Amino acid sequence: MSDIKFQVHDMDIPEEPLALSVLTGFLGSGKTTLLKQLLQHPEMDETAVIVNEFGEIGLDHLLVESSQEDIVLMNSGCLCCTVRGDLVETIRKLYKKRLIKEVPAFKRLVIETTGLADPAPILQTLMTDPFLSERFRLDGVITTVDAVNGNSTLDNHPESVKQVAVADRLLITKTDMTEGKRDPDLLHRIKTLNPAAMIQEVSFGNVEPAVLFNAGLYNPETKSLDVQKWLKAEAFEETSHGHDHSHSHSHSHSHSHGHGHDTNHHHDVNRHDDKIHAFCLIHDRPIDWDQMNSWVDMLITLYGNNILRIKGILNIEGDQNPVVIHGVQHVFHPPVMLEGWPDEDHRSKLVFIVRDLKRDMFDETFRAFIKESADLH
Ligand SMILES: Nc1nc2c(ncn2[C@@H]2O[C@H](COP(=O)(O)OP(=O)(O)OP(=O)(O)O)[C@@H](O)[C@H]2O)c(=O)[nH]1
Repeated sequence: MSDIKFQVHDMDIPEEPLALSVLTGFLGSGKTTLLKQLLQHPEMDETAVIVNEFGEIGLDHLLVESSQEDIVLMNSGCLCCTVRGDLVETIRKLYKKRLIKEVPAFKRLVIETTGLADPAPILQTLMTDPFLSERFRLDGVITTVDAVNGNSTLDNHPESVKQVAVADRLLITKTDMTEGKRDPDLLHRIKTLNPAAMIQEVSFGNVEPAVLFNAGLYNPETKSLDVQKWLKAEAFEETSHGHDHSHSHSHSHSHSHGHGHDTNHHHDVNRHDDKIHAFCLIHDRPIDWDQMNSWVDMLITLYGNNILRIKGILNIEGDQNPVVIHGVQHVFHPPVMLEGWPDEDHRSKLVFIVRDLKRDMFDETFRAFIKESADLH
């Protein structure tokens, strides 16, 4: 065992888990430009950033108070750190340095992925690592999409489609370059891939940090769980009937089909985003917890690789208060029991973003696993 050099009273132990945001987006889509701009804001002064290749980040003019190994402290107060090898190891090391006050007590960590990264395994790792999942809470995924090249990138690179699909915040970058001739398909396309993410246009990374952060279930300002803002089930209800042509109409529902129907949509079956479906399942009656667990277990065992995100609020039989669930691929956060329902709508709602899976399979297996489920919408 290593020497214990520090006593507990020498340590700065955070009172609550630190916010963690993942910044992703295809090669050249403007992640570094955004980061560079963001780090100029005073609100970012308790932020640590981990980037893949530090050499790329042109932060020189913001630099440098001190530099130790691969960690750089900028005079704005932010920390920048390179990943040399394992991401989890880098985060652990940074956290430990914070603990023993070798680096300032940052409250937020932003990880910039490489442009080619598939973000789902990264999220999965961050959620499953026992050390990290206790000490950090995943605040959200920020994805940059290039206003000029975005469409062709989505056509040609499946990982860029995934980057859009798992985002909580989507930034359409380089809008200064479109000269008023915006590609009308791009916005529609990313909204269809990910109906709930907030979308904002930016040029040269010019955006307020507040727009990008606090995207998670926990709202640090109110110190409460803001499930409606996080789930945004209504966004899925609006779009899912419009674009999911595989959707079976065998069960009745009362939603309007008038809005969101997809007249502009490309019908090239080879498009990667045609493989991605976003939809919301709604169930009117309380659900048996064990049956729900078996259904989710079955889904993640058989189809985990293709389940990019599940979020849900559940009305569980025998519980007055709702339970919130959140999963990425094979991994689920521990369910959270809320202190009450956010409004008078006490139906269970589950939103899914999936790849190569049909909504019908979810409808049918839900019926098979959950008794009395004829009123699934
Ligand atoms: N005109 C214009 N150029 C931009 C904008 N954002 C980024 N760029 C340029 O686009 C190029 C790529 O931007 P980066 O910020 O390096 O993109 P990145 O996503 O970090 O790229 P990788 O690290 O290669 O994945 C650079 O030359 C930037 O100067 C913008 O809003 N407008």
